[in-house]
Order: sequence, then structure tokens, then C-alpha cells
Amino acid sequence: MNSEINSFPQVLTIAGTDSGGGAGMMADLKTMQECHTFSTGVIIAVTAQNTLGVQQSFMLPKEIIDAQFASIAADFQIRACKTGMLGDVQHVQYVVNNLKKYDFGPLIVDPVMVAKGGAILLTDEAISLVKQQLFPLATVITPNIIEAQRLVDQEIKDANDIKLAAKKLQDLGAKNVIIKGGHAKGQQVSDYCLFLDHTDLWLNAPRIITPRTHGTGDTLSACICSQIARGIPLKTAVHIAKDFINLAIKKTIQVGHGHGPLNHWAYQEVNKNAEL
Ligand SMILES: Nc1ncnc2c1ncn2[C@@H]1O[C@H](COP(=O)(O)OP(=O)(O)O)[C@@H](O)[C@H]1O
Ligand SMILES: Cc1ncc(COP(=O)(O)O)c(N)n1
Repeated sequence: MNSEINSFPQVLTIAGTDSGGGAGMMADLKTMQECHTFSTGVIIAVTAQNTLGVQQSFMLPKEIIDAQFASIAADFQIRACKTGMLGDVQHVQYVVNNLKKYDFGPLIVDPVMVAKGGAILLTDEAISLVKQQLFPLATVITPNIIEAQRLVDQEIKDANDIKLAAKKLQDLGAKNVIIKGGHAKGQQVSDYCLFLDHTDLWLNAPRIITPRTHGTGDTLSACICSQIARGIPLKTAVHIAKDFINLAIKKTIQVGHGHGPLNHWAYQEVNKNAEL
């Protein structure tokens, strides 16, 4: 066997597609590419979507989902993987089964529930399965504040509530928890990280006033996934991901009429020759 084969960092995104190119698997692939990792994908759902919303979606059958996992496992050495839109109970179960069957390295779970345009991307019944079966497999989970409220079934009003929610989510089996603050109010956008070793930190950045935030959560979690695959420690990875997302929002591109997509190449442009 040639030991050079598969020495390059490879990652996997398990998600829904976005025909509009801004969120879901499309945002993941663009981010992973910019992070100099080779990205593979298991498509769970196909959405007809643009910056104005989700017009239609179609959940793929079990056979083709299992086959995608098998194809990837047979040829690549995936060093980290992430989940995005999983849709419903059945599809969460297919993903859990495959993640137990194959070793794809550390798992980042972005428990995507509702698109920025309002479309439901995870049914209510599927939420408890995500908590019971997917979180215990996860190295990192990255709910936004609204998702965190649903997951702990409690209102989150302030920083203390965020900390308590993160602890509750960790108790469900997720090793590291990041609660994203994009949907909170205030001039700062603060993401709270609670790590496995019980240390914590806040990632702060000035809030950028813009409707162009389609795919922010996908991008943050994909960036963390790629950094982990490259061997970057998690506490460094989260700082890189925060810089990456901040620049992707700040260096805006004018695309679409609604919740516009991000500038995924901004980080590389600003950090030319960065050791990314
Ligand atoms: N208006 C904004 N200005 C700066 N950063 C933002 C803004 N909105 C979201 N972010 C950042 O984007 C990432 C995703 O956050 P959020 O929007 O809460 O997640 P989601 O896309 O899952 O709803 C976080 O790191 C958050 O801090
Ligand atoms: C297929 C898919 N996955 C995830 C999102 C969430 O992204 P956002 O919250 O920015 O709409 C989305 N809109 N579509």
C-alpha cells in the first residue's frame, strides 16, 4: 500500500443541498475548500432554495444514503465530519446507524432546525432522537440560541441562561458545546463555548447589520470540522472559525434578493499566505 494515499486531510459533510448555493452542503463544501481540506458529501435532502426561502424539498431514500456512506468509507480516510439538515426521524436514524458503522473521525453536529427564511428543516419528533442518539456521538455541537432553547426546553434570556443550557447539553453526551449568538440582541455577537475539560470561553465580534447571513451556521461548523481534520486543537479552531465567519459576513457580496449568501473566500483574501 502506498502510505502517501489518503495523507491529505479529508472531511465529510452529511447535509441537505441548497440550489441557491448559500447554505447547507454548498456552504460546507465552499468553506472546507477554503480551509484547504478535501471535502466529500452524503446528501440527505435536496432543497429547491434561494435567498428568498425554501420552495421545495425532497428527502432521499435510505438505499442511496447508505450507498453514499459506503462509497466514501471504501475509498477515503475521513478525518472529521459534520451533520447539517437531517429532516426527520427516519433520516436522523439512517445517519446515526452509518456513523456507528464507519469511523469518520470527530463529529460536529449542527442541529439545523429552521432555515433563515422560516422553512422547517428538522421535524419536532426528530429533535429528541438527535438529543438521544446523535449528541452522544458528537465531539462538538453548535446550536444557535433558538435551537438551544428547543433542545433544553427552556427560555434563554441572558448569558447565565446560555451557560446553563450549554451545561445541560453537555450532560446529554455532547463533549464540547458551542451556543451561537447570531439571533441574540446587542452590538456584539457572542458565541459561548463549553469544552470537555469544563473550561469555557466567549467568542465576541461586533454585530454586522446585514440581511446577508444565509449559511452562517453551516459555515462556522464546516470551518471547525476542517480545522480539526487538519490537526488544529479545538480551542484554536473555534477562534479561526469565528474570524472566518466574521470576514465572510463583513466582506459582503451582493447576490440574491433576500437573505444573501456569504463571501467564503474573504478569510483567504485577508489572510493571504495564511497557514490555513
Ligand atoms: N450579524 C452578524 N454579525 C456578526 N456575526 C454574526 C452575525 N450573525 C451571525 N453571526 C455569527 O455567525 C455564526 C452563526 O450564528 P447564528 O446566526 O446564530 O447561527 P445559525 O446560522 O445556525 O442560525 C456565529 O459565529 C455568529 O456569531
Ligand atoms: C439545506 C439547508 N441546510 C441548512 C440551512 C440553514 O441555513 P440558514 O439558517 O442560514 O438558512 C438551509 N437553509 N438549507
